[in-house]
Amino acid sequence: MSPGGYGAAVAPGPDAGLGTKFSEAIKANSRDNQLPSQELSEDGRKLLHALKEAYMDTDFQAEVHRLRASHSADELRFLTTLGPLAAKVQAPVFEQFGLPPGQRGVILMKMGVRLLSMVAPDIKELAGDLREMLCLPREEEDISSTIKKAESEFQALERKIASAPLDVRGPLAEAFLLPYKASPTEIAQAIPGLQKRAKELAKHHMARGRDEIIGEGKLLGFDLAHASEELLQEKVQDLFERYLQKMLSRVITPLDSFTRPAADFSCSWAQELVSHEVIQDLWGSGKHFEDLSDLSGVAILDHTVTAELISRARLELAQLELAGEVTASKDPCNVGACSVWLHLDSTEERQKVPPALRDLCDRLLGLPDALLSQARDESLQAPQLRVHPHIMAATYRPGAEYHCHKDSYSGTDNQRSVTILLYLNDWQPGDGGELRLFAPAKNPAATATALGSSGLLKESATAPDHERFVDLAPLSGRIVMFRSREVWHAVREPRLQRWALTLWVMAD
Ligand SMILES: O=C(O)CCC(=O)C(=O)O
Ligand SMILES: [Fe+2]
Repeated sequence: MSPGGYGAAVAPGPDAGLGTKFSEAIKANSRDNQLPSQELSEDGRKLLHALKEAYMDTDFQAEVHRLRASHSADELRFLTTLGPLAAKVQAPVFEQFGLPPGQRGVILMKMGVRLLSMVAPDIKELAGDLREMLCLPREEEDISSTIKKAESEFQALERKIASAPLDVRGPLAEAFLLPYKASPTEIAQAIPGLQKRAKELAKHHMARGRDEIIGEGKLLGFDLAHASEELLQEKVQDLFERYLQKMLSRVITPLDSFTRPAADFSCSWAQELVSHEVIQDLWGSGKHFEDLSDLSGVAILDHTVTAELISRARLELAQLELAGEVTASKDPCNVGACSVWLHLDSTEERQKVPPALRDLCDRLLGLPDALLSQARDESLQAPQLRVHPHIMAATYRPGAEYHCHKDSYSGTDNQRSVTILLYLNDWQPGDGGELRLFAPAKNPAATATALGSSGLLKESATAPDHERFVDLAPLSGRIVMFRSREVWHAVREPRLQRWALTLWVMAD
């Protein structure tokens, strides 16, 4: 132990009453510019060393780092939760050195340190070390600039919310229990409570019982059938948190900022493919499935590309897989599926996509414009499609499947409007991996608690009818298009590896 005995229990002793000494030194400095004494510097040094030792506690350090990581984007939240946590560790040290407890002690210490730094630069360094141990920048920002930063972040959020159309921000407001027409300020004020709201929603759903939560087309898959209550609560909460986050980013990310007009991707192959039947099946009165006449919004096209082009694309996909570029899905709803995103925005990005796949992607990217022009020719009301030129290549092996879901829940979580799939498999009966399309439930209120009918989206709640479905084989060259916000679907487990390309076409 060093001569000063820092860290030891020294009360009462030379270090007691630092609060009073700091106050007096601060007064003397502001009254007649008097600098603090060497003796006071020594006392301050001892205080900071004692705090350093206290902050080194491994549990405390772990907790501080956990807080920092979980509030990485929310400075204010981090600071307000850090305060009480640090206070616990500071309390015995403050008491030992005769500083007042809590926030008063912190302020006095900070003022004292600022004063002492004028005569002893090592004190400034020491204070910097301490701030680093609290995951704070070494130099303290003055409080008014922290407040200003928080205010301007709030105003930016408010502005973004205000520029979203009412039918986009209304559902977000309702998800936070505000009226549909709540003001952007009210919505912005509710956002910091996102985690709490997710917790409430999770509790509400948990109260309905496990059977309402776990199962085909429900919130969680069968793999969690035997999970503990705590784990289930955690998973459901996580699901709602992600869902609310998605809703928020949907509101604050204008569609135009990351998509391009469909016409930019026009291609003759697609124009030839999209017929009267296709457009009627997707958006009009066409019913593709005779025995499931209430399953609408689905169009199917077969033999759209040559087997040769598809086999080249499959080889390229196998190479991407070998190179480790095809990674596992993080979504608990499609366990085991793996995918790679093919980005086709810039010339640079396009060059990175292997040629056969690029050819297929360009064809798919031409479909939205073809759909729009056909709809125009038939004077059919169609959504204002926009293209985000990113295509997902996904593969399912035995053991992988995708539970019943919709690709967008009424457009509140993302802007997907039409899902376009192209299958790349030499499929034989018995190979599995079918795309299962469900008819809508006749009485939605009585059926599943899947996210779309969770109460978050009451105005457009639909549910799948698990008894009435059609299975589509993922045949080589088959294109399936469907309305992302309406069609409930699932991928059945395959017996052989199965590949598909997916383009999600966006609209507000
Ligand atoms: O690959 C399929 O058939 C459909 C996959 C799917 O539903 C999805 O990725 O959302
Ligand atoms: Fe899907």
